[in-house]
Amino acid sequence: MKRQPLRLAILEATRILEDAGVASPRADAELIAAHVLGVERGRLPLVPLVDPPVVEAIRQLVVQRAKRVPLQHLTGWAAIGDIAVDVGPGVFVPRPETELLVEWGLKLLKGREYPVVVDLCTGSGALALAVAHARPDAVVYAVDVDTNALAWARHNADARAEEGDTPIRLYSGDVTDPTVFAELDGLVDLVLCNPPYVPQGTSVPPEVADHDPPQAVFASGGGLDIIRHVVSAAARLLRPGGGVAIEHDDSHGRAVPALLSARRVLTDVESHTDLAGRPRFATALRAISSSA
Ligand SMILES: C[S@@+](CC[C@H](N)C(=O)[O-])C[C@H]1O[C@@H](n2cnc3c(N)ncnc32)[C@H](O)[C@@H]1O
Repeated sequence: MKRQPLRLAILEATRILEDAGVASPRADAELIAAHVLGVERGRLPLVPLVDPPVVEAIRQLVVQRAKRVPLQHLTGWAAIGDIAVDVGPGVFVPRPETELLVEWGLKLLKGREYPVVVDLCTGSGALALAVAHARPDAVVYAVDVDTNALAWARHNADARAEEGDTPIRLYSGDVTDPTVFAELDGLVDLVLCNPPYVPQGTSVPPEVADHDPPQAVFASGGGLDIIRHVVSAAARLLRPGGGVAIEHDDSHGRAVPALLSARRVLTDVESHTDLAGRPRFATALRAISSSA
């Protein structure tokens, strides 16, 4: 069996993915090759030649990716902050831009000991687990309404706990329920939420349309209905000086800050952009003054 240059296998994979309309063909080809070889992407140049079974394994995954199966369903994991969570059919794949909420939240928590953190709409558990990893002293609560998502979150939470992270407290619940986490009212330092927010009827790429659960992606009310409830929950849950970060559609760069500003107890409302410069999440703090 003749060994082949990995470079050529990656070039062929890139061409196939480009023809299939994949957004980042070269990156995906390299990530697939790295996954098959069990190395980090940056170390691929150290692997000049590969055996034919490796080339075949890469090709098979490339065929799947060309059918627009998400890369993370093929590799089985997605990165969030300093950890990875397992993902697959039945759960939303965490996106790189959502890390920005974690970064904002961790900055807010600096200097606070034993903070209480709530992840509303947790999906795979990504945000909750990334915070629990970075802040072992935090008490992290997470909730989702979907049993499939919760099964993935439970699996990921168990895996992170086995790695030594502080276990998170995972619940089945509906964020539109005005009593969700009512026992934490006024006690929470940080609320993070990446809710379903894409306006119904919006056209989305096949990776999303065919593989992300619809209830994780789309929301009624032009995409704002769940967010309205999350704003109410945050206003109720946060302790004075606590903060909330809510991810939103890039068309909601004004609407979500306006929803936050409409709450008397929330101040310092800010709009934040993602890595591509699009409005992506909004934050607010719970007023410290008792007269607010
Ligand atoms: C966009 S996904 C985000 C998942 C995860 N936070 C992330 O960033 O990867 C939205 C999640 O919200 C959940 N969800 C939708 N409606 C909900 C509701 N009313 N109450 C609680 N969770 C809900 C979905 O099941 C899905 O897991």
